[in-house]
Amino acid sequence: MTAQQPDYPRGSAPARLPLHSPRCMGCGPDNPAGLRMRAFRDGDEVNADVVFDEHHVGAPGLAHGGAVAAACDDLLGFALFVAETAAVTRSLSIEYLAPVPLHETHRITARIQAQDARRLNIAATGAGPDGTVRFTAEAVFIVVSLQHFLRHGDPDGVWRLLDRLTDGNADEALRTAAELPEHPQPGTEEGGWSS
Ligand SMILES: CCCCC/C=C\C/C=C\C/C=C\C/C=C\CCCC(=O)SCCNC(=O)CCNC(=O)[C@H](O)C(C)(C)COP(=O)(O)OP(=O)(O)OC[C@H]1O[C@@H](n2cnc3c(N)ncnc32)[C@H](O)[C@@H]1OP(=O)(O)O
Repeated sequence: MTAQQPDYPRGSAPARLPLHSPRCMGCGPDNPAGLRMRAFRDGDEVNADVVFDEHHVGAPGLAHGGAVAAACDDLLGFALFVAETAAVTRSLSIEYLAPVPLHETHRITARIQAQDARRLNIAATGAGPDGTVRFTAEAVFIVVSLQHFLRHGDPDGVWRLLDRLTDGNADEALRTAAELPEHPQPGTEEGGWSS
């Protein structure tokens, strides 16, 4: 069985957020071993439902702690749409409060706690079907510019992501980014999505 996350099943009309990439382990629909999370923004919060399956086993019948951490990391990354800046995970800490059974829907909700210069503190909770919190996550993300992803990652993949985020204006966004430092200051023109 392959993880196929449900459409947004509860709550009020939140906005679906664009995926990181089609093969992203957290939110890519084209990664057969991925979590296939669909992330939504609801005010200052982001959330996604995740169902761990046979690809994510730790102890028999239970999700692997690394898979739980991956789900949290990916959703924490979606909180960057609230901060309106690009950033990467520098540290991630998970509290495993209760076992996480396979095939149950867990709602992960994340929110930015604080921002200080290039540091963003982002926290998440993961609740089982009855609303009981089974895991929590705390992370420090560090603001980077597009140059970070162009220099260290796959430039074609970055172009495709940008094209989706800018409604087909990736070339213009990348021309601008080429003139920017890799480590911009948040709150400046360089620190925002347009960088
Ligand atoms: C969400 C969509 C984004 C779309 C953006 C558009 C296009 C981008 C394209 C693709 C991206 C798509 C999706 C990605 C989004 C989410 C996926 C989930 C998240 C991840 O999966 S992401 C992968 C894992 N991640 C990494 O691959 C990072 C590897 N790493 C590095 O690349 C460097 O490590 C870096 C750049 C992080 C920093 O390096 P650096 O040299 O620039 O900075 P330095 O080390 O000096 O630290 C700077 C300041 O942070 C303070 N600081 C450091 N650590 C701290 C801590 N733990 N607590 C408190 N403060 C801390 C220092 O004290 C200093 O503070 P100060 O400036 O005040 O001195």
